[in-house]
Amino acid sequence: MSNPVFIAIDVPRLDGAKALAEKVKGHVGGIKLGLEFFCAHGHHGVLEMAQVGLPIFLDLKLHDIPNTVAGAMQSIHVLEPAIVTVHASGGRAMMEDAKAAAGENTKVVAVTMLTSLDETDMAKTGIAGSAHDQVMRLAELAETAGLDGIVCSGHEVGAVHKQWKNGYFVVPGLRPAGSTVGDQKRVVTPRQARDDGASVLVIGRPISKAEDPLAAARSIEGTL
Ligand SMILES: O=C(O)c1cc(=O)[nH]c(=O)n1[C@@H]1O[C@H](COP(=O)(O)O)[C@@H](O)[C@H]1O
Repeated sequence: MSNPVFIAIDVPRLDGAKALAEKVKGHVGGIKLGLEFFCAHGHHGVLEMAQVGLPIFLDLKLHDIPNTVAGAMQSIHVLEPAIVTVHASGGRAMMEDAKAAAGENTKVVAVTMLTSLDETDMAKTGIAGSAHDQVMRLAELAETAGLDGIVCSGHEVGAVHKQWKNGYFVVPGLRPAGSTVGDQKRVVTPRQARDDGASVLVIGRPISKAEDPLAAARSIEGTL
C-alpha cells in the first residue's frame, strides 16, 4: 500500500517549503499546500513544489456561489492537483459545479466540520446537535453531489466509511501519542485514523515543527 501521509506544508517561504518536502519525501505519500502557501506563492509556487515529484493536494477550501467556485476550479486545472477541497456547507449545487469543473484526475473532497471545532463552537454558529450527526449529514450531501469524498476528523471517519463504502476520506487533526495538540480539538493518532478507514492522513506540525522532521516522518510511517 502506498504511504497515505500527506505532509501539510504550512510555511510562508517557498525555499523553506521546498527544503522540508525534499527532506521528508521518502517517508510521505504526498504534499498538501493550503491557504498560507497558495496566498503567498500562487500557481508558481505549486508548480515549484510539484518538482519534488509527489502528488499535490491543493487545500483551498473553496466556499462561494456555484459559478465562482466552478471558475476557481477551472483556474487551477493547469496545476493538475491530485486533490482539491471545497466546503460542504457551500451546498449541493456548489459541490456539483465544483466537481464538473475539476480536472478528470482531480479528486474533489468536501470539508465537513473543521477539526479545530467542537460542539460548543458549532452551537455558537447556530448548528445544534453532535459533531457526528453534522459530519454524517454533510457526508451524505457530498456523496449526493457526486464528490469523491470528504474531510473529517478521526472521530467520525469509521462511521462515514461504513455509510459511504467507496468514498475517499481525508483525515487531518492527527497527533502521534504524546505530541502537542495546539489548535486542534477533534484529534486521534495517525494509526487510529488509518485503521478506521482514512484514505489520506494529513499531518503538519508533528513533522514540520519537529526538531528533526525526517525522523518524525519516519517514526509516523513506522506506526502505520
Ligand atoms: O482541509 C484540511 O486539510 C483541514 C481540515 C480540517 O478540518 N482541519 C485541518 O487541520 N485541516 C488542515 O490540516 C492541516 C493540519 O495541520 P497540523 O494541525 O499542523 O497537523 C492544516 O493544514 C489544516 O489546514
